Amino acid sequence: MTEKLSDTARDTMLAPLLEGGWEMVEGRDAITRTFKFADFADAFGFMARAAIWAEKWNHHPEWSNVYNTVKVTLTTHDVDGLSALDTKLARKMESLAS
Ligand SMILES: C[C@H](O)[C@H](O)[C@H]1CNC2=NC(N)=NC(=O)C2=N1
Repeated sequence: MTEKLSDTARDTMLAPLLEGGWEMVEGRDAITRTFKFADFADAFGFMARAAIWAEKWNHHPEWSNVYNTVKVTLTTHDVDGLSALDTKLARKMESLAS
């Protein structure tokens, strides 16, 4: 069962992401990050790899792509806020983009 992140989990799981380049979305319990790549092929390759994990975990990003840029927003629609699935997918995206 997915639950909203507790205050403790926000300290342990969310804070490192916010220190590492993710930001809270104004007015929403959601995080966002813009990833830049060398070109469209790299950006789309990242999206393809991330999509496989998103589908495996049944947890899907809100995202957009323009050429070499992918803007990602993560939140859990089922709980109307951030859950551990968002921090898990954010960490996966970090490793896929690096
Ligand atoms: C029915 C299905 O399990 C749900 O709609 C899943 C699909 N992907 C999802 N993705 C995200 N980001 N949040 C959700 O709550 C969510 N729920």
